[in-house]
Amino acid sequence: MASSSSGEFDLIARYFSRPVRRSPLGGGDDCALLAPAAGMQLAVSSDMLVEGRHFLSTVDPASLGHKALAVNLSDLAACGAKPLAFTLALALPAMDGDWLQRFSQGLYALADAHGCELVGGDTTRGPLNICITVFGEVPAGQALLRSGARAGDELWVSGTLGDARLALEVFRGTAQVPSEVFAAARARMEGPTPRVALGLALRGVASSAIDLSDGLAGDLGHVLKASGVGATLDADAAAQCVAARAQQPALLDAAGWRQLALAGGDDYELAFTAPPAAHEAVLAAAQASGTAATRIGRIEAEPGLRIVDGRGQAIANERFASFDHFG
Ligand SMILES: Nc1ncnc2c1ncn2[C@@H]1O[C@H](COP(=O)(O)OP(=O)(O)OP(=O)(O)O)[C@@H](O)[C@H]1O
Ligand SMILES: Cc1ncc(C[n+]2csc(CCOP(=O)(O)O)c2C)c(N)n1
Ligand SMILES: [Mg+2]
Repeated sequence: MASSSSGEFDLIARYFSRPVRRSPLGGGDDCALLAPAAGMQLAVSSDMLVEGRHFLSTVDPASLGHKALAVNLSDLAACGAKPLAFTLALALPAMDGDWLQRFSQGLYALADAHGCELVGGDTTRGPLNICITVFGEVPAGQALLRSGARAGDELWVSGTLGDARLALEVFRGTAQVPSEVFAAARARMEGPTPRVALGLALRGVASSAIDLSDGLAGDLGHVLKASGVGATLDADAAAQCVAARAQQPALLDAAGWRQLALAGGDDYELAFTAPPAAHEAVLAAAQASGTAATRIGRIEAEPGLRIVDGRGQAIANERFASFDHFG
Protein backbone atom coordinates (compact mmCIF):
# COMPACT_ATOMS: atom_id res chain seq x y z
CA MET A 1 0.00 0.00 0.00
CA ALA A 2 1.22 3.54 -0.75
CA SER A 3 2.54 5.55 2.19
CA SER A 4 0.42 8.53 3.25
CA SER A 5 3.18 10.96 2.31
CA SER A 6 4.46 11.39 -1.22
CA GLY A 7 8.02 11.52 0.20
CA GLU A 8 8.74 7.94 -0.70
CA PHE A 9 7.85 8.43 -4.36
CA ASP A 10 9.61 11.80 -4.55
CA LEU A 11 12.72 10.09 -3.21
CA ILE A 12 12.55 7.34 -5.83
CA ALA A 13 11.85 9.85 -8.61
CA ARG A 14 14.72 12.09 -7.54
CA TYR A 15 17.49 9.58 -6.88
CA PHE A 16 16.64 6.26 -8.50
CA SER A 17 14.67 6.91 -11.69
CA ARG A 18 17.02 7.33 -14.60
CA PRO A 19 15.53 6.18 -17.90
CA VAL A 20 16.55 2.69 -18.99
CA ARG A 21 17.84 2.02 -22.49
CA ARG A 22 18.77 -1.65 -22.67
CA SER A 23 15.78 -3.13 -20.86
CA PRO A 24 12.21 -3.04 -22.28
CA LEU A 25 10.80 -1.62 -19.01
CA GLY A 26 12.49 -0.13 -15.97
CA GLY A 27 11.02 1.07 -12.66
CA GLY A 28 7.55 2.57 -12.24
CA ASP A 29 5.31 -0.42 -12.94
CA ASP A 30 4.70 -3.52 -10.84
CA CYS A 31 7.56 -5.38 -12.52
CA ALA A 32 10.49 -4.47 -14.69
CA LEU A 33 10.89 -6.37 -17.95
CA LEU A 34 14.19 -7.82 -19.14
CA ALA A 35 14.92 -9.25 -22.56
CA PRO A 36 18.04 -11.44 -22.54
CA ALA A 37 19.26 -12.09 -26.09
CA ALA A 38 18.29 -15.33 -27.82
CA GLY A 39 20.39 -18.26 -26.68
CA MET A 40 21.38 -16.56 -23.43
CA GLN A 41 20.58 -17.66 -19.89
CA LEU A 42 19.83 -15.15 -17.11
CA ALA A 43 22.32 -15.21 -14.22
CA VAL A 44 20.73 -13.86 -11.01
CA SER A 45 22.30 -13.08 -7.63
CA SER A 46 21.36 -11.07 -4.49
CA ASP A 47 23.61 -9.57 -1.83
CA MET A 48 22.56 -7.47 1.14
CA LEU A 49 24.68 -4.96 3.06
CA VAL A 50 23.65 -4.25 6.67
CA GLU A 51 25.01 -1.33 8.66
CA GLY A 52 27.39 -2.42 11.41
CA ARG A 53 27.75 -5.90 9.91
CA HIS A 54 28.94 -5.20 6.36
CA PHE A 55 29.95 -1.56 6.66
CA LEU A 56 30.69 1.08 9.28
CA SER A 57 28.22 3.92 9.82
CA THR A 58 31.02 6.40 9.05
CA VAL A 59 31.57 5.18 5.46
CA ASP A 60 31.26 7.69 2.62
CA PRO A 61 27.80 7.10 1.06
CA ALA A 62 29.33 7.16 -2.46
CA SER A 63 31.63 4.28 -1.49
CA LEU A 64 28.67 2.44 -0.03
CA GLY A 65 26.70 2.84 -3.27
CA HIS A 66 29.71 1.50 -5.18
CA LYS A 67 30.29 -1.43 -2.84
CA ALA A 68 26.63 -2.47 -2.71
CA LEU A 69 26.66 -3.00 -6.47
CA ALA A 70 30.29 -4.21 -6.66
CA VAL A 71 29.69 -7.22 -4.38
CA ASN A 72 26.78 -8.23 -6.61
CA LEU A 73 28.67 -7.74 -9.89
CA SER A 74 31.40 -9.91 -8.36
CA ASP A 75 28.93 -12.83 -8.29
CA LEU A 76 28.13 -12.28 -11.99
CA ALA A 77 31.88 -12.20 -12.68
CA ALA A 78 32.28 -15.56 -10.93
CA CYS A 79 29.73 -17.04 -13.33
CA GLY A 80 31.24 -15.43 -16.42
CA ALA A 81 28.01 -13.46 -16.91
CA LYS A 82 27.70 -10.05 -18.53
CA PRO A 83 25.83 -7.53 -16.35
CA LEU A 84 22.43 -6.45 -17.68
CA ALA A 85 20.33 -4.90 -14.93
CA PHE A 86 19.79 -4.70 -11.18
CA THR A 87 17.15 -3.92 -8.59
CA LEU A 88 17.75 -1.97 -5.37
CA ALA A 89 15.85 -2.64 -2.13
CA LEU A 90 16.64 0.06 0.38
CA ALA A 91 15.72 0.57 4.05
CA LEU A 92 16.60 4.09 5.23
CA PRO A 93 16.31 5.49 8.75
CA ALA A 94 15.44 8.97 7.39
CA MET A 95 15.14 11.00 4.20
CA ASP A 96 18.62 12.57 3.89
CA GLY A 97 19.02 14.29 0.52
CA ASP A 98 22.77 14.76 0.76
CA TRP A 99 23.30 11.10 1.73
CA LEU A 100 21.03 9.88 -1.09
CA GLN A 101 22.71 12.12 -3.65
CA ARG A 102 26.14 10.73 -2.81
CA PHE A 103 24.96 7.14 -2.48
CA SER A 104 23.25 7.23 -5.89
CA GLN A 105 26.33 8.88 -7.46
CA GLY A 106 28.59 6.02 -6.33
CA LEU A 107 26.00 3.45 -7.36
CA TYR A 108 25.36 4.87 -10.83
CA ALA A 109 29.07 5.44 -11.55
CA LEU A 110 29.79 1.71 -11.21
CA ALA A 111 26.51 0.76 -12.93
CA ASP A 112 27.38 2.96 -15.92
CA ALA A 113 30.91 1.53 -16.09
CA HIS A 114 29.37 -1.93 -16.57
CA GLY A 115 26.34 -0.98 -18.66
CA CYS A 116 24.14 -2.35 -15.87
CA GLU A 117 20.79 -0.57 -15.50
CA LEU A 118 18.75 0.05 -12.35
CA VAL A 119 15.32 -1.33 -13.31
CA GLY A 120 13.42 -1.21 -10.03
CA GLY A 121 13.47 -1.94 -6.33
CA ASP A 122 11.75 -1.19 -3.06
CA THR A 123 12.13 1.64 -0.54
CA THR A 124 11.11 1.56 3.10
CA ARG A 125 11.95 3.22 6.40
CA GLY A 126 14.10 1.13 8.71
CA PRO A 127 17.65 0.47 9.90
CA LEU A 128 20.05 1.18 7.00
CA ASN A 129 20.07 -1.89 4.79
CA ILE A 130 20.81 -2.22 1.08
CA CYS A 131 19.88 -5.28 -0.94
CA ILE A 132 20.72 -5.48 -4.63
CA THR A 133 19.73 -8.21 -7.06
CA VAL A 134 21.75 -8.33 -10.28
CA PHE A 135 20.78 -9.91 -13.57
CA GLY A 136 23.36 -10.90 -16.12
CA GLU A 137 23.43 -12.96 -19.27
CA VAL A 138 25.62 -15.84 -20.31
CA PRO A 139 25.45 -18.08 -23.40
CA ALA A 140 23.39 -21.15 -22.50
CA GLY A 141 25.56 -23.82 -20.90
CA GLN A 142 28.66 -21.61 -20.66
CA ALA A 143 28.30 -20.22 -17.12
CA LEU A 144 31.34 -20.82 -14.91
CA LEU A 145 30.20 -23.01 -12.01
CA ARG A 146 31.58 -24.12 -8.64
CA SER A 147 31.12 -27.74 -9.69
CA GLY A 148 33.55 -27.93 -12.62
CA ALA A 149 36.97 -28.37 -10.93
CA ARG A 150 38.78 -31.58 -11.93
CA ALA A 151 41.81 -33.41 -10.51
CA GLY A 152 44.96 -32.07 -12.14
CA ASP A 153 43.54 -28.55 -12.68
CA GLU A 154 45.63 -25.58 -11.63
CA LEU A 155 44.14 -23.31 -8.96
CA TRP A 156 44.34 -19.56 -9.53
CA VAL A 157 43.33 -16.36 -7.79
CA SER A 158 42.86 -12.88 -9.30
CA GLY A 159 44.15 -9.56 -7.99
CA THR A 160 45.01 -9.02 -4.34
CA LEU A 161 43.90 -10.68 -1.10
CA GLY A 162 43.59 -9.65 2.53
CA ASP A 163 43.91 -5.87 2.28
CA ALA A 164 40.23 -5.21 3.04
CA ARG A 165 40.58 -7.21 6.26
CA LEU A 166 43.71 -5.30 7.19
CA ALA A 167 41.75 -2.04 6.89
CA LEU A 168 38.91 -3.47 8.98
CA GLU A 169 41.38 -4.41 11.72
CA VAL A 170 42.76 -0.86 11.69
CA PHE A 171 39.21 0.51 12.04
CA ARG A 172 38.64 -1.94 14.90
CA GLY A 173 41.82 -0.70 16.59
CA THR A 174 43.45 -4.13 16.51
CA ALA A 175 46.12 -3.21 13.93
CA GLN A 176 48.24 -0.16 13.30
CA VAL A 177 49.77 0.56 9.90
CA PRO A 178 51.44 3.53 8.19
CA SER A 179 48.96 5.99 6.67
CA GLU A 180 49.76 5.12 3.03
CA VAL A 181 49.23 1.40 3.75
CA PHE A 182 45.92 2.21 5.44
CA ALA A 183 44.78 4.40 2.54
CA ALA A 184 45.36 1.62 0.00
CA ALA A 185 43.81 -1.07 2.22
CA ARG A 186 40.80 1.11 2.96
CA ALA A 187 40.26 1.66 -0.77
CA ARG A 188 40.09 -2.14 -1.18
CA MET A 189 37.66 -2.49 1.74
CA GLU A 190 35.34 0.32 0.68
CA GLY A 191 35.75 0.19 -3.10
CA PRO A 192 36.28 -3.37 -4.34
CA THR A 193 36.66 -3.88 -8.10
CA PRO A 194 34.39 -6.63 -9.41
CA ARG A 195 36.38 -8.81 -11.85
CA VAL A 196 33.71 -8.82 -14.53
CA ALA A 197 36.09 -8.58 -17.52
CA LEU A 198 38.19 -11.46 -16.18
CA GLY A 199 35.09 -13.61 -15.63
CA LEU A 200 34.02 -13.02 -19.23
CA ALA A 201 37.51 -13.79 -20.54
CA LEU A 202 37.59 -17.05 -18.53
CA ARG A 203 34.49 -18.48 -20.25
CA GLY A 204 35.62 -21.60 -22.07
CA VAL A 205 39.00 -21.43 -20.29
CA ALA A 206 38.30 -21.96 -16.57
CA SER A 207 36.75 -25.23 -15.38
CA SER A 208 35.22 -23.63 -12.25
CA ALA A 209 35.09 -20.28 -10.46
CA ILE A 210 33.84 -18.60 -7.28
CA ASP A 211 34.11 -15.06 -5.99
CA LEU A 212 35.81 -14.56 -2.63
CA SER A 213 33.71 -12.85 0.02
CA ASP A 214 34.07 -14.93 3.20
CA GLY A 215 37.80 -15.74 2.83
CA LEU A 216 39.84 -17.83 0.35
CA ALA A 217 40.15 -21.03 2.41
CA GLY A 218 36.44 -21.24 3.22
CA ASP A 219 35.19 -20.15 -0.20
CA LEU A 220 37.53 -22.60 -1.93
CA GLY A 221 35.90 -25.29 0.21
CA HIS A 222 32.58 -24.61 -1.63
CA VAL A 223 34.27 -25.34 -4.97
CA LEU A 224 35.88 -28.53 -3.69
CA LYS A 225 32.61 -29.78 -2.25
CA ALA A 226 30.56 -28.90 -5.34
CA SER A 227 33.16 -30.52 -7.62
CA GLY A 228 33.78 -33.63 -5.47
CA VAL A 229 37.54 -33.03 -5.41
CA GLY A 230 40.28 -31.84 -3.06
CA ALA A 231 43.19 -29.41 -3.39
CA THR A 232 46.60 -28.46 -2.17
CA LEU A 233 46.81 -24.72 -1.56
CA ASP A 234 50.17 -22.94 -1.31
CA ALA A 235 49.42 -20.46 1.49
CA ASP A 236 52.66 -18.55 0.93
CA ALA A 237 51.88 -18.06 -2.77
CA ALA A 238 48.46 -16.70 -1.76
CA ALA A 239 50.07 -14.52 0.93
CA GLN A 240 52.20 -12.87 -1.77
CA CYS A 241 48.93 -11.44 -3.09
CA VAL A 242 48.44 -9.11 -0.09
CA ALA A 243 49.19 -5.67 -1.56
CA ALA A 244 50.16 -4.22 1.83
CA ARG A 245 53.01 -6.73 1.97
CA ALA A 246 54.77 -5.09 -0.95
CA GLN A 247 54.40 -1.72 0.77
CA GLN A 248 55.46 -2.85 4.25
CA PRO A 249 56.99 -6.38 4.24
CA ALA A 250 57.90 -6.29 7.94
CA LEU A 251 54.41 -5.34 9.12
CA LEU A 252 53.49 -8.99 9.83
CA ASP A 253 55.27 -12.33 10.00
CA ALA A 254 54.67 -15.10 7.45
CA ALA A 255 51.77 -16.54 9.47
CA GLY A 256 50.15 -13.10 9.73
CA TRP A 257 50.24 -12.57 5.95
CA ARG A 258 48.82 -16.08 5.45
CA GLN A 259 45.95 -15.28 7.83
CA LEU A 260 45.04 -12.15 5.85
CA ALA A 261 45.21 -13.94 2.49
CA LEU A 262 43.37 -17.15 3.44
CA ALA A 263 40.92 -15.90 6.08
CA GLY A 264 40.65 -12.15 5.48
CA GLY A 265 37.31 -11.90 3.70
CA ASP A 266 35.77 -9.05 1.69
CA ASP A 267 38.21 -9.68 -1.20
CA TYR A 268 35.79 -9.85 -4.17
CA GLU A 269 38.46 -11.56 -6.24
CA LEU A 270 37.90 -14.72 -8.31
CA ALA A 271 39.34 -18.10 -7.35
CA PHE A 272 39.19 -20.38 -10.37
CA THR A 273 40.53 -23.61 -11.78
CA ALA A 274 41.71 -24.54 -15.25
CA PRO A 275 43.47 -27.52 -16.80
CA PRO A 276 47.27 -27.15 -17.13
CA ALA A 277 46.80 -27.12 -20.92
CA ALA A 278 44.92 -23.83 -20.46
CA HIS A 279 47.77 -22.20 -18.48
CA GLU A 280 48.70 -19.78 -21.27
CA ALA A 281 45.04 -19.07 -22.00
CA VAL A 282 44.54 -18.10 -18.33
CA LEU A 283 47.48 -15.71 -18.51
CA ALA A 284 46.10 -14.27 -21.76
CA ALA A 285 42.65 -13.80 -20.15
CA ALA A 286 44.27 -12.05 -17.19
CA GLN A 287 46.27 -9.77 -19.46
CA ALA A 288 43.32 -9.00 -21.75
CA SER A 289 41.21 -8.03 -18.73
CA GLY A 290 43.96 -6.05 -17.00
CA THR A 291 43.79 -8.27 -13.90
CA ALA A 292 46.62 -10.13 -12.21
CA ALA A 293 46.26 -13.92 -11.92
CA THR A 294 48.42 -15.94 -9.53
CA ARG A 295 48.68 -19.72 -9.42
CA ILE A 296 48.18 -20.84 -5.82
CA GLY A 297 47.67 -24.59 -5.95
CA ARG A 298 46.38 -27.69 -7.63
CA ILE A 299 43.16 -29.70 -7.64
CA GLU A 300 43.47 -33.34 -6.60
CA ALA A 301 41.18 -36.35 -6.55
CA GLU A 302 41.52 -36.85 -2.77
CA PRO A 303 38.81 -34.80 -1.04
CA GLY A 304 39.77 -32.08 1.45
CA LEU A 305 41.88 -28.91 1.47
CA ARG A 306 45.57 -29.40 2.22
CA ILE A 307 47.25 -26.11 3.09
CA VAL A 308 51.02 -26.04 2.64
CA ASP A 309 53.76 -23.45 2.96
CA GLY A 310 56.04 -22.28 0.16
CA ARG A 311 58.24 -25.37 0.58
CA GLY A 312 55.30 -27.74 0.31
CA GLN A 313 55.23 -28.53 4.07
CA ALA A 314 51.77 -28.99 5.61
CA ILE A 315 50.57 -26.11 7.81
CA ALA A 316 48.67 -27.80 10.58
CA ASN A 317 48.97 -25.31 13.43
CA GLU A 318 47.17 -22.35 11.80
CA ARG A 319 43.39 -22.06 11.52
CA PHE A 320 41.92 -20.19 8.55
CA ALA A 321 38.36 -19.44 9.67
CA SER A 322 36.10 -17.86 7.09
CA PHE A 323 33.45 -15.25 7.79
CA ASP A 324 30.18 -16.79 9.02
CA HIS A 325 27.15 -14.69 10.05
CA PHE A 326 25.94 -17.42 12.39
CA GLY A 327 29.23 -19.12 13.21
N1 LIG B 1 17.58 -16.89 2.05
C1 LIG B 1 17.97 -17.66 1.04
N2 LIG B 1 17.06 -18.33 0.30
C2 LIG B 1 17.45 -19.10 -0.74
N3 LIG B 1 18.72 -19.27 -1.11
C3 LIG B 1 19.67 -18.63 -0.42
C4 LIG B 1 19.34 -17.78 0.68
N4 LIG B 1 20.47 -17.27 1.17
C5 LIG B 1 21.47 -17.73 0.42
N5 LIG B 1 21.01 -18.56 -0.55
C6 LIG B 1 21.82 -19.28 -1.54
O1 LIG B 1 22.87 -19.97 -0.89
C7 LIG B 1 24.10 -19.89 -1.63
C8 LIG B 1 25.18 -19.30 -0.75
O2 LIG B 1 24.77 -18.00 -0.38
P1 LIG B 1 25.81 -16.85 -0.08
O3 LIG B 1 25.04 -15.63 0.28
O4 LIG B 1 26.83 -17.33 0.88
O5 LIG B 1 26.42 -16.61 -1.52
P2 LIG B 1 27.92 -16.49 -1.91
O6 LIG B 1 27.98 -16.09 -3.33
O7 LIG B 1 28.60 -17.77 -1.52
O8 LIG B 1 28.47 -15.37 -0.98
P3 LIG B 1 28.17 -13.81 -1.08
O9 LIG B 1 26.77 -13.62 -0.57
O10 LIG B 1 29.16 -13.21 -0.17
O11 LIG B 1 28.33 -13.43 -2.51
C9 LIG B 1 23.80 -19.06 -2.87
O12 LIG B 1 23.58 -19.91 -3.96
C10 LIG B 1 22.51 -18.33 -2.50
O13 LIG B 1 21.71 -18.05 -3.63
C1 LIG C 1 31.69 -3.35 9.90
C2 LIG C 1 32.21 -4.55 9.19
N1 LIG C 1 32.36 -5.70 9.88
C3 LIG C 1 32.81 -6.82 9.25
C4 LIG C 1 33.11 -6.79 7.91
C5 LIG C 1 33.63 -8.02 7.21
N2 LIG C 1 32.57 -8.80 6.58
C6 LIG C 1 31.27 -8.57 6.80
S1 LIG C 1 30.29 -9.64 5.93
C7 LIG C 1 31.63 -10.43 5.27
C8 LIG C 1 31.49 -11.60 4.35
C9 LIG C 1 30.68 -11.32 3.12
O1 LIG C 1 29.36 -11.02 3.46
P1 LIG C 1 28.11 -11.90 2.99
O2 LIG C 1 28.46 -13.36 3.27
O3 LIG C 1 26.94 -11.42 3.79
O4 LIG C 1 27.96 -11.63 1.52
C10 LIG C 1 32.80 -9.85 5.72
C11 LIG C 1 34.17 -10.29 5.33
C12 LIG C 1 32.91 -5.56 7.24
N3 LIG C 1 33.15 -5.46 5.91
N4 LIG C 1 32.47 -4.47 7.89
MG1 LIG D 1 29.62 -15.21 -4.35
